[in-house]
Amino acid sequence: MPLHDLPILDFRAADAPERFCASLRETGFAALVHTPIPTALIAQVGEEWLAFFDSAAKQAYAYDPERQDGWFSPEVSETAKGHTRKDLKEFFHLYPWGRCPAEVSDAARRYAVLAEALAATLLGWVEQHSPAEVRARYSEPLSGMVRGSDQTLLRILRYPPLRGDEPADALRAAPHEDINLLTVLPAANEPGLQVRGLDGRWLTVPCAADAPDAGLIVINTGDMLQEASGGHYPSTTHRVVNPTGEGARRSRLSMPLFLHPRPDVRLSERHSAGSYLLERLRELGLKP
Ligand SMILES: O=C(O)CCC(=O)C(=O)O
Ligand SMILES: [Fe+2]
Repeated sequence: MPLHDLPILDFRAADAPERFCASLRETGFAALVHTPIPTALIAQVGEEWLAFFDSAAKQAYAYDPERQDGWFSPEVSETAKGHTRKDLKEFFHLYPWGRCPAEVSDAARRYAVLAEALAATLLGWVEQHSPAEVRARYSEPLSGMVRGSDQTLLRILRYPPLRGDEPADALRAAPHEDINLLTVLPAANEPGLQVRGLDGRWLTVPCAADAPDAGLIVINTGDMLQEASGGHYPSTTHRVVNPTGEGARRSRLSMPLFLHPRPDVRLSERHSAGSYLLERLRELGLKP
């Protein structure tokens, strides 16, 4: 009996595109192994950034509210839409044009390039498996929406060990939906990620220990793809729950890449990608 609730799909299989899209349709999430992203690179990024978060050097990279790059301290963090408690996390937003700490190597940037290429391939799968009436809604091919975009970002996230004095209702990540088209998330080093299925039940998303050495990568649909597809691909609510026992003493590191279209892309009659993002960042308290 697996300890998680999602099928783990082999990226190399002939039926991977079809099964991948079916999984996105059913839960908003899909889990892939044996993608082109080297496991060793992911591990290297994890090690370097855990050390960075453990150091005082991060203080020099406080996030820029205008550009949205840099280090978001636990005090800034994020308050999920509709919630009042801040999440128990800190993170760094790495853009291709933004700041990258001198204390880490270029591994994260190399990883981001590969993750973006993977996301573009998967977006092609999503497009191929969209029924004609859904495809007709896309203002341009999905893969074209991200071409030349400078909005895609790598978020390197660290959930610190719990001290025991956290507010009772604070979570590592409160239930939320992602804003972007697709999110590429290499399986975290620790469990905790859950997604609310369409029937309302919380499902456990696999983590690295569920597929050792297979380079497990989790993908999920964001609100922009839900908007562009008229709901054909649902953007589902997910959260990161707090660990108990031994796990509470460990940090959890994860590094989602949020694939964003160019700001001028029309997602629907109501929204361009730019207007949509601005509205959502304001709701998160990250933009004045
Ligand atoms: O840390 C995780 O596993 C998920 C993070 C997440 O959902 C987010 O940052 O949007
Ligand atoms: Fe998320």
